[in-house]
Amino acid sequence: QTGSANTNPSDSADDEYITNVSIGTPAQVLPLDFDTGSSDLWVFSSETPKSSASGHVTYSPSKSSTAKKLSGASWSITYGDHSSSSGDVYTDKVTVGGFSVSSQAVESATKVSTQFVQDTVISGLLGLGFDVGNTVKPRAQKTWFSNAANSLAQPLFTADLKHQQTGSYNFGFIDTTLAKGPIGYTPADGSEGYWGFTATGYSVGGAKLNRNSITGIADTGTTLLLLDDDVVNAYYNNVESAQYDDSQQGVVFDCSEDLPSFSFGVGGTTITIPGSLINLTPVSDGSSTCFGGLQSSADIGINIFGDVALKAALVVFDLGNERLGWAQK
Ligand SMILES: CC(C)C[C@H](NC(=O)C[C@H](O)[C@H](CC1CCCCC1)NC(=O)CC[C@H](O)[C@H](Cc1ccccc1)NC(=O)OC(C)(C)C)C(=O)O
Repeated sequence: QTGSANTNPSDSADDEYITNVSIGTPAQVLPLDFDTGSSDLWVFSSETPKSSASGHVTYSPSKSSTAKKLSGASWSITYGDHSSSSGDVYTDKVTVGGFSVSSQAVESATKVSTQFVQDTVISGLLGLGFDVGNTVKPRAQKTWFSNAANSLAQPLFTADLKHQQTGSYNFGFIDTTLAKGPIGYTPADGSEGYWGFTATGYSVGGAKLNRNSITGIADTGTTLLLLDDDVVNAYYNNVESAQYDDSQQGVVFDCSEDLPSFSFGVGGTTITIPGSLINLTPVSDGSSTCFGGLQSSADIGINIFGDVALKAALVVFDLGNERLGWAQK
């Protein structure tokens, strides 16, 4: 068995990717942010304060004949961008891309931080990280993919995120027609809950790859490509107008700049991010100053291959073989 779900950029900056998920009986369809950087499936619900839930699609367990309260269970999560949410837990049928898990932990939000209140395009997150990262207490719950894995044709999923176009999350199979190049595989480290891996080197503007390895995570829930300062500087030294903008908290440059590509080696293959994908968005509507898709990871302490990098590739998250596959798109 397999599943295939379309995913769409949330806005003109590809800030987030939205995928519809069916929960309960009859199905309640919620737009969720699929996040390989976390391991909780949580939703805005009938238990979320009305003022916070305004503008959001919500899940009502009381309207689902298959919902069951997971008594005594609670959850609380804080993300890298300091957003947070918490609540209690139900189990219910959850269908993604036509594949159903009959008893999935659905974490219902009784509290959400301001960022989530304002982000009305999503009704929650579907974590695709490793189960060790799940925050439910007293007993951690499994992710939707972890519950699905044994019944899928293969215990893997792929992410095909695109710039301003519809992409896909496929479960249980690899559609190699989505890629232009071969899939390079490298071991994945799931010990922290993330999909950790090591790139073997990098280059700017199509030069030969150096041998400076980069260890980081493949994270569909992070918008940017966040790398060490020496890599970021090596890149922006090639961009005439690039400068750090305190108010934007990142490197900005003239939108008219012809940006160089950024390449990294992984699993014996090379992934090249075209310069166009590194021009993320004008700093404000109509501005001729643009915000960089490549920024420093210095204040995070971990390198993150977020959506800016993932958009250049078909990425295989292979749980069965504890490995990540990257193919040029
Ligand atoms: C709880 C742990 C087990 C896991 C947890 N994981 C993470 O924090 C990484 C994870 O991928 C989280 C998942 C995101 C949380 C916030 C909502 C969207 C998903 N990523 C993050 O926390 C990183 C935050 C994202 O990069 C935001 C997302 C965003 C975009 C637009 C509007 C609002 C929010 N982008 C964002 O800020 O984009 C700009 C800079 C261009 C504005 C952790 O590391 O603590």
